[in-house]
Amino acid sequence: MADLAARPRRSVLYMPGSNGRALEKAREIPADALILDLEDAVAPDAKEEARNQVCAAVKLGGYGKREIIIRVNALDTPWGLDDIKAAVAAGPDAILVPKINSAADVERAENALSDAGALGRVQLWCMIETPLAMLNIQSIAQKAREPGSRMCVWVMGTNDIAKELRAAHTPDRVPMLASLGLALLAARAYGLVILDGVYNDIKNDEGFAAICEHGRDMGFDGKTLIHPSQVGPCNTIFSPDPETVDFARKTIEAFEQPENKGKGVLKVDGKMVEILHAEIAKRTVAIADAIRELEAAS
Ligand SMILES: CC(C)(COP(=O)(O)OP(=O)(O)OC[C@H]1O[C@@H](n2cnc3c(N)ncnc32)[C@H](O)[C@@H]1OP(=O)(O)O)[C@@H](O)C(=O)NCCC(=O)NCCSC(=O)C[C@H](O)C(=O)O
Ligand SMILES: [Mg+2]
Repeated sequence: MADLAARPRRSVLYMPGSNGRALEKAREIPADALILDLEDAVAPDAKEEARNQVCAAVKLGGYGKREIIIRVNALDTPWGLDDIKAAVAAGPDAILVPKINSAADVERAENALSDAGALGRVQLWCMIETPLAMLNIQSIAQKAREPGSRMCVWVMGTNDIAKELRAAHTPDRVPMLASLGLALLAARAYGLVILDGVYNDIKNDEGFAAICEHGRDMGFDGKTLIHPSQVGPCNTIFSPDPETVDFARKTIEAFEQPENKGKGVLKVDGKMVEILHAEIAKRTVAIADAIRELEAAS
C-alpha cells in the first residue's frame, strides 16, 4: 500500500450508521475523516437498516475530500462478513475492522476484503482494543510488511480497553498508558498510522483539550471523535503551529546550503539541529502543506 502517512488524519469522527441526520450533517463537518459505524453505536435490531443506509450514503457521496471509512461488525458476529461485502461494494476509502486480536485476525480481514472484490485502493484499518491484541501487538503489526497488505491505520479503542482492563478513564490516562504505548511502539516500528481513542465527556472542553494534547505529545497522528463540537479544537491541537513549521522550513533550508553540505550538525536560530531533525522537519512541512491543501478544498 502506498505511503499515506502525510495525509492529515487529525480529526476522525464516528457516527452511528443508524443516524441518518448525522450521516447527512457530516458532509458539512470539517473533520479530516469520517467513520460510519455499523458496530457498537448500532443496536442489534438496527444492524441491517444501518448497513443499507451507510452504503447508500457512501455511494451518494458529497463528502468532499474527507476520507470515508465504514466500521463493520467483528468478523465472528452474524453481521461481519455481510457488512464487508456491502461496504466494499459501496466504495469507501477504508474498512475498519474491530476487535483485532491476532495476526490471524488481520489475515481473515485481508481475505474477506479480497473475497468481497476490494480494488487496489481500499485500505484496511484495524481497531486495537483488547488485552489479547496488546500481547500479540508485534505479530499484528508485522502483517503490514506482507506483500499486498492493505493494513495501514490502527485505531485505539479506549472504551473497550477500559472495559476489558476494568480500568477507569482518568485525566492522566495512567491506566491506559501501557496499552497506548505498546500500540504506538509497534505502529511506528512497522510504519503504520495510529489514531488515539475517543473522549466521552462531550461537554468538558478543558478535559478534551488536555487529552488531545496528551495524545499528540505521545505521538498519535490524530484522534477519533464522537461529536461535531470536538472537531475544531482537535484540528487545531493536531496541526503543527506556524512557528514549528517556520523552524522546520529553516532547518531544511540550512541543510541544503552548499556550505553545509556533508555536515551532520548545525545551529538554526541558536538551536542545535542534526540530520534527524531535518527528517522530522520534512514530515512537519509535508503535513502542514497537506492540511493547507485539504482545507482549501473544503
Ligand atoms: C453522543 C451522541 C449520541 C449525542 O447525540 P445528540 O444528543 O444528538 O447530540 P447533539 O444534540 O449535541 O447534536 C448536535 C447536532 O450534531 C449532530 N451530531 C451529533 N453527533 C454527531 C456525530 N457523531 N456525527 C455527525 N453529526 C452528529 C446531531 O445530529 C445534531 O444535529 P442537528 O440536528 O443539525 O442539530 C452523538 O454525538 C453520537 O452518536 N456520537 C457518536 C457515537 C458513536 O459513533 N460511537 C461509536 C464509536 S465510540 C467507540 O466506542 C470507539 C471504540 O470502539 C472504543 O472501544 O473506544
Ligand atoms: Mg470498541
